[in-house]
Amino acid sequence: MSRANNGTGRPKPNLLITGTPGTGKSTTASAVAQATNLRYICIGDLVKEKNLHDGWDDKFKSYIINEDLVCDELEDVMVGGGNIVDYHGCDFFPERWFDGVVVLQTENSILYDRLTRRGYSGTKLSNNLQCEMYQVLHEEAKESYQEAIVVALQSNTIEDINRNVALLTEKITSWRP
Ligand SMILES: Nc1ncnc2c1ncn2[C@@H]1O[C@H](COP(=O)(O)OP(=O)(O)O)[C@@H](O)[C@H]1O
Repeated sequence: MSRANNGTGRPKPNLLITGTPGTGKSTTASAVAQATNLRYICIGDLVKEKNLHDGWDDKFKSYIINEDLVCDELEDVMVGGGNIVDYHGCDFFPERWFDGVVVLQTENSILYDRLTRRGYSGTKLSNNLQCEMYQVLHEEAKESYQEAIVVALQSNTIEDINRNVALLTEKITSWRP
């Protein structure tokens, strides 16, 4: 995590963990939040709990997120700092919110197994595998944030998770405003 984007006066950093569904965002983000005492925010859960959506998309079997409602809902808490945000998208958040952006990446055969275990099939499965194959989230992150604060981490194995959690925990605990 770089300080390039700092100067906001936040006492604690905000971190975004993004990546294709199944790459390990919630596993990693919740472990880092627990280790650092930061607040874990799963955008998918928040959208459901607070109805921050424009209905259900039957084709993709997911809620149609209302990005403006999500940003309004989170503005105050993000300005206060100390948040780890988990979402499979990153271009609609205000750039000023984040001090670090992590893109988790998983080999396609491993991701295929994880997503089929989760019950994904058909268009939803193939769209997500393509998303990972073409590194859509990494490109989106690099276009939306200063490259200095964007890091891509492999998330294929349990060892990867342990290493990623340790790395991010160290970055957060050594971060100074
Ligand atoms: N690096 C990894 N190694 C092994 N299993 C993983 C890894 N990352 C995630 N998983 C497993 O894959 C599934 C999806 O992980 P999850 O954290 O829910 O992903 P996401 O939040 O990105 O959709 C879970 O069962 C999780 O335990």
